[in-house]
Amino acid sequence: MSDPQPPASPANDVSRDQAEDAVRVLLRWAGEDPAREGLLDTPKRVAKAYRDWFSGYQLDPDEYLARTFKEVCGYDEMIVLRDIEFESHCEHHMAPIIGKAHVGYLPNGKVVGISKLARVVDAYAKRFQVQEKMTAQIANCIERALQPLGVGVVIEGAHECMTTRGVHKRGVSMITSKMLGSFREDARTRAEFLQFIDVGPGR
Ligand SMILES: Nc1nc2c(ncn2[C@@H]2O[C@H](COP(=O)(O)OP(=O)(O)OP(=O)(O)O)[C@@H](O)[C@H]2O)c(=O)[nH]1
Ligand SMILES: [Zn+2]
Repeated sequence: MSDPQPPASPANDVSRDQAEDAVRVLLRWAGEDPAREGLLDTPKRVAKAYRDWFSGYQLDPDEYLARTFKEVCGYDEMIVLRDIEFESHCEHHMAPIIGKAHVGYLPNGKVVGISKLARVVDAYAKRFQVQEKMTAQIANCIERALQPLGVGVVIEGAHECMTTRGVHKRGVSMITSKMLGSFREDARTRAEFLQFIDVGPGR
């Protein structure tokens, strides 16, 4: 099942000045004086940081997978990229989610350059996210582009909305997975993938 593609660049009628004004309002809401010398350039810096943290809205993940290689010496075994570090933000609190993604697929005649899988992870991570949604988006994107025999995506994320505020639980990892095709239907394929990525703090 493929999810509707979010637009590469959502309609955005907010000016840079308006964004900086919004930061000043939040500074005041926090109890600060935005006119204080140390904070004068902060709205500008935050607007610039947003362009970095949320650069995913300007990226089209499908484009990264458009260039495929048909012949890689007849390779038809599982390909896995594990420990892809990512930085994202939760859409509920706008707080960081820091973690690792593990991506695998069983090719069906088409493979991609491995860096492209990490680029797909980043293109979805650098948006406001829910971890379950991001996991499914990455898997669906790979399935759409490569039509492989199967895809597996496992994400481990630490949510700062749970560590620095709210319930204040440190060291908690959220683990999500999305398995498609043979990764979902064939227990041996799934087991091979899980063995390759060996998720968990013990490894
Ligand atoms: N399932 C899921 N939940 C998330 C994710 N990121 C944050 N959350 C949770 O979203 C929930 C939002 O709950 P609310 O009760 O609306 O917000 P809140 O009052 O700030 O909740 P607390 O965090 O418990 O203080 C919280 O339980 C968060 O832990 C995510 O990626 N997936
Ligand atoms: Zn949150």
